[in-house]
Amino acid sequence: MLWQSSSTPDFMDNRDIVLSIDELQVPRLSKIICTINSRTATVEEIEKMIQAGMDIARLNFAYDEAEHHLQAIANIRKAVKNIQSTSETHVDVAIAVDTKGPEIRIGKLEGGAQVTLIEGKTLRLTIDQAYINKGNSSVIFIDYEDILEVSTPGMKFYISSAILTLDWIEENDILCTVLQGGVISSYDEVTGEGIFKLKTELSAIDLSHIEMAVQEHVDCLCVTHTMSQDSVLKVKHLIKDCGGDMLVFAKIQNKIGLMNVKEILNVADGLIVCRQHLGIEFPSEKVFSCQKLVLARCKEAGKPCMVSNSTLLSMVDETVATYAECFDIGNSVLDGVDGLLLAKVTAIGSHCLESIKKTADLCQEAEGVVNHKLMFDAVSKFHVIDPARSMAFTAVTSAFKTNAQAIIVISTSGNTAKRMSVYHPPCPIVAITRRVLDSRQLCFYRAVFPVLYRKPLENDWEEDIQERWKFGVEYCKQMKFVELGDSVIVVTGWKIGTTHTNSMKIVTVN
Ligand SMILES: Nc1ncnc2c1ncn2[C@@H]1O[C@H](COP(=O)(O)OP(=O)(O)OP(=O)(O)O)[C@@H](O)[C@H]1O
Ligand SMILES: CC(=O)C(=O)O
Repeated sequence: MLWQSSSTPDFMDNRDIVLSIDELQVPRLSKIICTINSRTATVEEIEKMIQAGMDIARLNFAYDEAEHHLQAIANIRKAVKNIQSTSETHVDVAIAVDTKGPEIRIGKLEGGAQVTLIEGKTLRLTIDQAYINKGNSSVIFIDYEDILEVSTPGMKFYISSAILTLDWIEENDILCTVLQGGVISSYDEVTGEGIFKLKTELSAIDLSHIEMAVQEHVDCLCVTHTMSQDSVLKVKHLIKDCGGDMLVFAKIQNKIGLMNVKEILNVADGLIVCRQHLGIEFPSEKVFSCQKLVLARCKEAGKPCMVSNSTLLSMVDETVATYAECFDIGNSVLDGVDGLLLAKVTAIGSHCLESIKKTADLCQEAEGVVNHKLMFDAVSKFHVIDPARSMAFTAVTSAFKTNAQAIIVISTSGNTAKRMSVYHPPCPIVAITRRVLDSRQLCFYRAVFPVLYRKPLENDWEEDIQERWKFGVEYCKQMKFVELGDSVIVVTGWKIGTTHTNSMKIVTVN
């Protein structure tokens, strides 16, 4: 396929939109993060999720017990191994862990069942531990002692789709009227404007979860309700102290976090926009602007931006998505987001695999029409082209100019591939690395296809480079990224180790 001609003025490519995805023959470049239900996900189900398009498996530590998460991590690893052993090409899936953070949750509901809250009825929210495991439609435990201090009559609380209004406060309890009914489940989150005032961003539970994630060699930590640079730094120090090396993504989900987004980006590896929570703190008509603002800041900083919440929610129950949901994903990709995070629809939805496939198809459709060159020009303006960036910039520029169908990076750390991803190349970046962790972490970067190279280092560096580059071309053929006669950009280093990537070739596939 001919990538965007550099003179096309339109935002969209002039591709014939009646072409099907198969006819398009373009790989999906945006990433898909799927929430795994640690309690229930089997190896077989996870394998199917990977085959449907999951790039990153997310475990939300706000739910379930440590033993379930350990089992889920083992299951994900087993599923990846099974696929790797049967697939001709390398497949990698990263694991991300989401901290509980300063979230406020209800306790367990009686019998573990769901409860329907009926509009107009009274509901008692209590901090009395006696109710921790026996919530029902009239009294529910809430795990936040300071709730009584931050609450005032008239304040609204949101639990799943139910909305409550606070009437009065009594000793250990808050008496509410159900303004909007809804079904709630055990451990659902409770939100409300100003509710986090007295909360610290990282609890003792989070710290122990982070240690566990390091021990389990998890690839990325997502910091819930990040409000400051300090909390990201604290997490990074803790990871380092525990001997780990994880990416740290900050979740932007309240006003304070949004206000501090620039400073947070100075230290975080990427951001996740949590639209549902932003919709509690802002009127709903402002939430799309919040998403675009966070995305713009990420482009400026050259870091990935993922979008989360309310994505394909109707597919939790229905087999089809609404047109508005399809527009949402398509438009997010057109805007330049790096990935989509599916939560409820993959954690407890009835059509998990269909929802992943739908997301993958929507990403591919949007990538087929987006004007990559406009995006490249816009992003390039943000960055000073220092020596480290210039190789990435040059390779992506050459991919546009030569209509290359892939960029192959022979890499030690994967950093050059990460930098290339920022420039929004129109074609896949195949990153060949020997490092297992780097290979998995590259799953978070738009357009990057990490490929683990298992052969030991040749004595001769030049020979080793050639072997790896041939291996990369073979991978591109197997993945159908290229055909005979296509151009491929190959980027390599001139000597062993990191920071030496400085050579580029344009080769023809034969
Ligand atoms: N084991 C589970 N893991 C994750 N989500 C679960 C699980 N079981 C049920 N769910 C449901 O799936 C949805 C997942 O959404 P998500 O992971 O974004 O949770 P959340 O409560 O909104 O927290 P966060 O603020 O961390 O995003 C929740 O609404 C929850 O009801
Ligand atoms: C609950 C929600 O926002 C989601 O699953 O995306």
